Amino acid sequence: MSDTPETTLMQRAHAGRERAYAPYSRFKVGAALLARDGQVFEGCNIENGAYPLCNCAERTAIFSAVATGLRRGDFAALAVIGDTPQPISPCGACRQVMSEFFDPDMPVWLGNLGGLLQRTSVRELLPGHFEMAPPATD
Ligand SMILES: O=c1ccn([C@H]2C[C@H](O)[C@@H](CO)O2)c(=O)[nH]1
Ligand SMILES: [Zn+2]
Repeated sequence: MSDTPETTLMQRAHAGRERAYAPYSRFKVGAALLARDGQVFEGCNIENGAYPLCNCAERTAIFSAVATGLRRGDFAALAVIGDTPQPISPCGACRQVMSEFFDPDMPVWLGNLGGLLQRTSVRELLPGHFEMAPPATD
């Protein structure tokens, strides 16, 4: 891999994927969320014997960052990686969660183990996303 900001972030997503807990699907996914202050939050999917409780890598990374106090406007880029023929495509739940915290044009990098890399954004991933518009103080 060449050394660009997005490939560096994708390498962090790959590192996150190593920690996936996916004994049911055996489908490991990793994510890495770059904050504007330079922090990187790695995520992995975390499954559960009660299948609907499985949490995707993307939401693990976002929730980890939010749990440390980061909010909308604090994020710079997300990378996601999975073992898919094409760059991995986030599920609908993750697209909605991304839309809560990411600026519509923030880069979302989707990749696969073969090195394919695709740039997208919340604007492209979820047009017409649901929005409550919470008060700025929240
Ligand atoms: O973008 C995706 C797609 C799927 N998964 C997880 C959920 C589940 O644990 C497994 C199979 O769907 O992969 C993610 O983490 N991210
Ligand atoms: Zn998801």
